[in-house]
Amino acid sequence: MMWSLGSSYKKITKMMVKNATRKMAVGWTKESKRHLSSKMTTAPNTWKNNQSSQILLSPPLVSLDVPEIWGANSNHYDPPSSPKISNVQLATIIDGKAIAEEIRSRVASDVKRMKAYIGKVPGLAVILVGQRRDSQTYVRNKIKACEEAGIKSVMAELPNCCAEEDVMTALLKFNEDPSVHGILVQLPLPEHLDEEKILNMLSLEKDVDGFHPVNMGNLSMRGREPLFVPCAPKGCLELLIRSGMEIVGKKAVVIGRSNIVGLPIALLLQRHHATVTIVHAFTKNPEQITCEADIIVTAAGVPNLIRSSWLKQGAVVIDVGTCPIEDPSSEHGYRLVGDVCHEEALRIASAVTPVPGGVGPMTIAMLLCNTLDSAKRVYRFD
Ligand SMILES: Nc1nc(=O)c2c([nH]1)NC[C@@H]1CN(c3ccc(C(=O)N[C@@H](CCC(=O)O)C(=O)O)cc3)C=[N+]21
Repeated sequence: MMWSLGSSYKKITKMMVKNATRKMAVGWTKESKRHLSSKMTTAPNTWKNNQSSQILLSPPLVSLDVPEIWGANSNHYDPPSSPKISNVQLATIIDGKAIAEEIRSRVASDVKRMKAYIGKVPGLAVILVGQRRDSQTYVRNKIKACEEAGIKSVMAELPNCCAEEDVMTALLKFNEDPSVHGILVQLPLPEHLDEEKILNMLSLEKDVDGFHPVNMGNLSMRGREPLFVPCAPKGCLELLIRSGMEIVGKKAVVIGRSNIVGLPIALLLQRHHATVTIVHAFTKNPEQITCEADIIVTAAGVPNLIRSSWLKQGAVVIDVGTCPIEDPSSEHGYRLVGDVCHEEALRIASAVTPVPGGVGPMTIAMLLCNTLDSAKRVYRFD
C-alpha cells in the first residue's frame, strides 16, 4: 500500500462512516466505504505518496473524498447550545510548541536516514525582500529550524528598493538549482513588487508554501491532491487532529479570507467534511455566526477581536492571528498577540491555542515537512 494508515486516521474514517450511517440515507455507507478503501490504495492525479504521513497524522486529501449523496431528509435540527455558564473547568491549552518540536525531531531523523542512504539532504531557499522586523524574525526562525533538522538552507536577501527582475533572477536560480527542493518567498513583499507575477514563476514542484495558484486550485477541488498544502493551515489541521477533535460534520467558522491562511484553511476544513462559514470584514453579525461554531479558526490579525460572547461553550479555538505589538521591553522591540482574548476563551472553549506557542511553531514544522516531502519525491526516497 502506498500510504500507511496511522491509527488516528483509521479512527477518522471509521468515524466518518459511522456518522454517515447515522445521518445519511441507506446505501451511502456501503458505497462510501468501498470508495474510501479504494481511494486509500490509489490516489490518482497528483501527489500519490504522501511521505510526511509517516510523520503527520493528516491524511492525503483524496483519501477523504467520498461520494456526495445527500440524505433524504437533510433538515437536521440542532438543539440550542447550552447557556453560557461560567465554567470552572478551563479549556485545554493546545501546546503547539511541544507538538512542533516532536514533528521537527521526526523530520530530523528522516533527514539523517536520507543522508545515510542516498547521501543527499533536503534544501530550502528563502527569498527575503526588505527590512520588516517581523519578517526578519520569521525567516531567521525558519533557517534555524532547517539547521536543527539537517536541512540545507540558502537565502537571498534583497533591499526594499530592488527591482522585480532582481527577485525573478533569484527565484529562477533557485528553480533551477537541483539541491534546492523548496522555495519560499517571504510575504508580504514591498508594495511596488507584483506578488502574483512572482508567485506564478515559482516552480510548482518547489512551492513548499503551497501558494502557487495550481497548488491552491488542486486544494480547492475534490479528487485532487495538491503537491503542497500551505503551512499554517496544515499546522492548524494537525493540531485539531492531534487534540482528538472530530472534524467531519462539525460547524467550522474561519475568520479572515487571506490567500495564505483564511482561504486555504477553509478549503482544508471542507475537504475534511466540516461545514465551513467564512467570516470577514464585510460580514454582518460576525459574532452571531461565530458563536454557533464547534471549531473556530481565526486569522484576522485583530488583537482581542474574539471575546467570550463570540464563543459557543466547548468550542475549539485555533488562533492564527499574529499581530506584532510595539513593546520596548521585549527582545526584538515587539511581541506577538493573537485574535482571541485568551483569558475569556479559556473559560468557555474546550481547547484553545496560545499566541505565541500555538500555530506559529507548527507553521515552521510544516515547512520542514513540506521541504522533506519535496526532496523525498525528487529522489524517490521513502
Ligand atoms: N511566504 C510566507 N510563508 C509564511 O509561512 C509566512 C509568510 N510568508 N509571511 C508571514 C507569515 C507569518 N508566519 C509565521 C511563522 C512562524 C511564526 C512563529 O514561529 N511564531 C512564534 C513566535 C515567534 C516570535 O517570537 O517572534 C509563536 O507563535 O510562538 C509566526 C508566524 C509565516 N508566514
